Parts: sequence; C-alpha cells; structure tokens
Amino acid sequence: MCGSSDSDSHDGYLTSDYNSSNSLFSLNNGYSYSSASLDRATFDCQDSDLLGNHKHPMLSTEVPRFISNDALHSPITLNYKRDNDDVTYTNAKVNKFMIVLIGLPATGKSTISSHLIQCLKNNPLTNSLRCKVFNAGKIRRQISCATISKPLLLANTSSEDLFNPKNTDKKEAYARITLQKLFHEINNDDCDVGIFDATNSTIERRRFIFEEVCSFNTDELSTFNLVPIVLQISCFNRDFIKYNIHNKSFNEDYLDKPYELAIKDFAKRLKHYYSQFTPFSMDEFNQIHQYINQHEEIDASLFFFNVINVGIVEPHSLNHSHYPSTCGRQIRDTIMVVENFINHYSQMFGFEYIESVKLFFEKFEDNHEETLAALDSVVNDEFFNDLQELIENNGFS
Ligand SMILES: Nc1ncnc2c1ncn2[C@@H]1O[C@H](COP(=O)(O)OP(=O)(O)O)[C@@H](O)[C@H]1O
Ligand SMILES: O=P(O)(O)OC[C@H]1O[C@@](CO)(OP(=O)(O)O)[C@@H](O)[C@@H]1O
Repeated sequence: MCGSSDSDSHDGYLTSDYNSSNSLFSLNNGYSYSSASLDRATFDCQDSDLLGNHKHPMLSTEVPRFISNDALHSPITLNYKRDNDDVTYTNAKVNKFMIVLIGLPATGKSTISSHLIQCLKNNPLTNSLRCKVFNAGKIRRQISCATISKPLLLANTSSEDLFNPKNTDKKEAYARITLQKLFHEINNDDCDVGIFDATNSTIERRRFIFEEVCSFNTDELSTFNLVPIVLQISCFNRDFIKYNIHNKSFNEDYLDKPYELAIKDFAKRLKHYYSQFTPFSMDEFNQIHQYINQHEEIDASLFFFNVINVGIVEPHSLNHSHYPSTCGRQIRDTIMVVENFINHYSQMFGFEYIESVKLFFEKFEDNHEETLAALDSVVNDEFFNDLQELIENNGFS
C-alpha cells in the first residue's frame, strides 16, 4: 500500500508520483537532507551544490496550469537604492512587518511560518525582531471553546458547518478578530513581525486585509508603519497533501474525535475551500499596490513570495518585490532574509519533510495498515479528482 497509487496527470493541479522512478522520493538518493542546517538561511548560498544536486528536471519546471504565463514572465519591479542605508522610518513612523499568508488548508502554512521565524531568529540581521503568528483557527478555537467547551462541534447540517461557503460571515468574523489582534499587538509595540496565518483564500478577504493595513498605516495616532509581505504556500502533490491531512486529524479541532471521523471532516473542509480558493496573482499584486499608493500617498513597499511543494518547484518568476526609492536598510535586510529563506526552503526543510512523508507511507505499509486504510478510504484518487474538478470549476486549473 502506498500514497495515491493510481496514475495521475502531471499537468493538473494535484499530482502524485512517489512510486515512479521520477519520484519526489527518489530525490534523496545519496544525500542527507536532514544535514541541511538552519544556518544556511543566514547567508546567500547562490551557487549551492545542494540546490544543483537536488534539481529534478521535471519537478523544477512543473508549475500548475492555474499559474498564468504572464506571471511567469513578468519583470520584477526593482527600484532598490543601496545607498539609502539609514532610513528605518516611513512618514516618520517606525516600520514593522506583516506577513499575509495565502494557501489552502494543509499546505503547510503554520509549519512554514514557524520555520520562517526560526530563520529570522537565526540571522543577525533580523534576530532582534519579535515575531508572532496570529492563527485564525487558534483564535476560533479559543473563542468557541470558551463558549461551548468542545474543540470543534462537527456539523450535522450545512448551516452548522463553519467552512461551508454559506457560512462565510461566521468565518470572516474570526478572521477579523485575528487581524485586529495582530494590529493591536503591533500598535502596542509587542511585536515587530506579525504573521497572519489564515487561508485568506478569496480576493474579497485579501482586499479587506489591505484596506485594514492602509487604515492602520494612515492612522495619525499610530506610531508604526506596516510593510506587507504576501507569502503564498501551495502544495500540488497528492502524497504531501495526504500526509498533511493525516497530521491535521490530530490538531486541536479533533482532539476528542476518532481518527476516521476527523479525516472525513477535514476532507469535507478541504472540498469547501477548493470550491472557493483564488490564488494570489500578479494582477492582484498590482491592484493592491495601486490601492496602497492611492491611500497612503507614498510609494509603498509590497512583496510577494511563493513556496510551492515545499520549495522543490522554483517560484522565482512568480515572486515579486516592489522597493520604493525611499526604502530603508531595515526593510531591505529583512526582505533579503525572507527571500533567502524562500529560495532555500527545500534544502533547509523541504527535503527533510519529503523524507518524513516517505517514511510515513513505508511505515504504514509494514505495520499499521488499518490507519492507512482509513486514510485511503477517504483521501483517494476519487477525492483528489473531486478537488481537481472543484478547483477547475472555480476557474483555476
Ligand atoms: N513544510 C513542512 N514541513 C514539515 N511538516 C509539514 C510541512 N508542511 C506540512 N507539514 C505537516 O502537515 C501538517 C499540516 O500542516 P500545517 O502547517 O498545519 O498546514 P496549514 O497551516 O496550511 O493548514 C503539519 O502538522 C505537519 O505535520
Ligand atoms: O478564515 P480563513 O482564511 O479560511 O482561515 C482560517 C481557517 O483556516 C483553518 C483551515 O483549516 O486554519 P488552521 O488549519 O490553521 O486551523 C481553520 O482552522 C481556520 O478557521
């Protein structure tokens, strides 16, 4: 038994190939990924052998169809003045950072956030920044556990199901509370880098976030200016998703739920998300940039990075940075560290993760067939085909 075993198309959104000779898992031959240390993030290893050795012709060029050619070929806006070293203020305000995560559930947003924080902490350029994750799921659980004392009441009807698009308002309310908490802690000077950890899966949500960022930055009472960084996490590999769903079934939502029920519930949640998700695009980047510039009346910084399939698909042509001419050293240094993290994510963490996925399927093949059977009964080719169909009907295949 194994991960998604049937044949899968490589030009679709969701792919799987850990059985094949071109397998993701064959990437590890002869190398110890676990030795790729965090320290790698602290310097620019442009000519890394590791990177060269692990490049896989198919994987490194495999970009899902929904990512448009325009995005792949658009030039990077670089208006980057190296001599302007001492500016740490914008409009006399102290700069802080807000990382807006975008990505479907179980793509690794929370995990990659914690890796990014480790990386910022390990780099002398950024180790003084106080980083904090503001997770909308955690806030939801805190609020709902306080009132109903259960991790997650599983829905019997669609009107009770928080993740059903019918109930967007309820979910939005938790996101707003989370966002307000982030602004509050930034404003109180309790944190310098706030990571907004939610799926932020619709254009409407993202528009709302950036309206709020502009209000924050233009508020005369606020001492701080938030520099927004969009970090999109995508995962198209079926085995990765399957492994992640397995792990999600142990999170706080499902502490009191049996394994199979948790898997079924999370699978249902994923279908709801696939039916609504709109990836962040260059068009949206440009619209947001224009919106910020109109409202803040300055040439504001805006950054967009991607981690695709734990970094094994190179996202360089999708990433986009806008550095205004007034951009100070603190912003440039921090962005440089984030950029290095993105560029070397596969070596720092991705390959080790792939090893864990491989071990997971091997171990269950040998010993715990029951668990994997339960997972297989829900997260199988039929399920992935449904997800593929949902995302295609949503306009992004
Ligand atoms: N990059 C990664 N490195 C290690 N484990 C990961 C990674 N991405 C996902 N996982 C595994 O999948 C699970 C779900 O990932 P998570 O970060 O919670 O996703 P998300 O925040 O997007 O819902 C994690 O608990 C972890 O076991
Ligand atoms: O409101 P959106 O952006 O969908 O994000 C919040 C939701 O994302 C989820 C998706 O599963 O996050 P998490 O897995 O981190 O707990 C939900 O728990 C949470 O309620």
